[in-house]
Amino acid sequence: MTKHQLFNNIVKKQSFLCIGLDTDIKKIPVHLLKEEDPIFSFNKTVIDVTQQYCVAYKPNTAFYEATGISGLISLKKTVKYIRKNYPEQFIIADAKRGDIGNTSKMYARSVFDHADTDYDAITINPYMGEDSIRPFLVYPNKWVILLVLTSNKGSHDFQLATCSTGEYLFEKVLQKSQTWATDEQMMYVIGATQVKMLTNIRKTIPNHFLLVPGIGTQGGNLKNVAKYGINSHCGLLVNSSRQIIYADFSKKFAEAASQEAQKIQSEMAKYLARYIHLE
Ligand SMILES: O=C(O)c1cc(=O)[nH]c(=O)n1[C@@H]1O[C@H](COP(=O)(O)O)[C@@H](O)[C@H]1O
Repeated sequence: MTKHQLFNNIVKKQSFLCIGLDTDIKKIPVHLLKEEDPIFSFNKTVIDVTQQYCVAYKPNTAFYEATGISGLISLKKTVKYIRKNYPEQFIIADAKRGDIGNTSKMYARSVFDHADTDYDAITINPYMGEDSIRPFLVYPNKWVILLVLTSNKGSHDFQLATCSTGEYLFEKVLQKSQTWATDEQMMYVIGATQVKMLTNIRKTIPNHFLLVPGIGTQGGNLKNVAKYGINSHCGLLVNSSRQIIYADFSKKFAEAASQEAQKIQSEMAKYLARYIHLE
């Protein structure tokens, strides 16, 4: 998917919501455990009732790898289901990869070379440098999303460490990585909890899309993310996982997930109207 297509979907749906499919077998409603593939059944239901409110889904591969081969099968079915039924959705493999070039080539094949799991993007940890990213960039219309300033406390350990030049380490990563690909192929993860940094970040990368996780359960605030992060083509995909998919643990989970997604979408529509002036 191109940047232009993504923006068109945002305008059409009046939403820049990405729903995180962090599906944990221990958290899904018990009545689903009788199903042949409970994880897929849960995802399918959540997708069907939320797809009109979002433009992207982000399955976090850890949740599927955690249950072994059966989890990988559920993941494959989930991605295939989205692609077949809701082809306009942007699908992110939240796999947080990155290794020496020769190994990254294999990681890139694992996400971008299979018709069954037709992802649009992958999250990558950039701290191993350029050769760990390059193999992902040879796929046309596929995106890399670099983890630059994450939402967790540990971001202070290295990303917010000050270099001898006076900049934060994450700022160096932002500067350097822009020479590897354009804003048509690269996005950055900036945690919603790092909103104070957004104004400066936008000075360095005014045009890039940002994937912003951390609203809801982690305490980030959508209003401020929108205020400081939106650019002329939106430039934001704001993720919410637990707040939506575990809005309720009973048989009414689908209704609750749908309501939660709708609530976020209507707030997003307000910000799109406030900050983007379409002709
Ligand atoms: O790359 C990510 O998506 C990510 C980066 C980051 O800095 N913080 C972060 O929470 N995430 C992911 O975003 C999702 C957040 O989930 P919730 O806190 O439940 O909305 C999880 O899948 C995290 O792994």
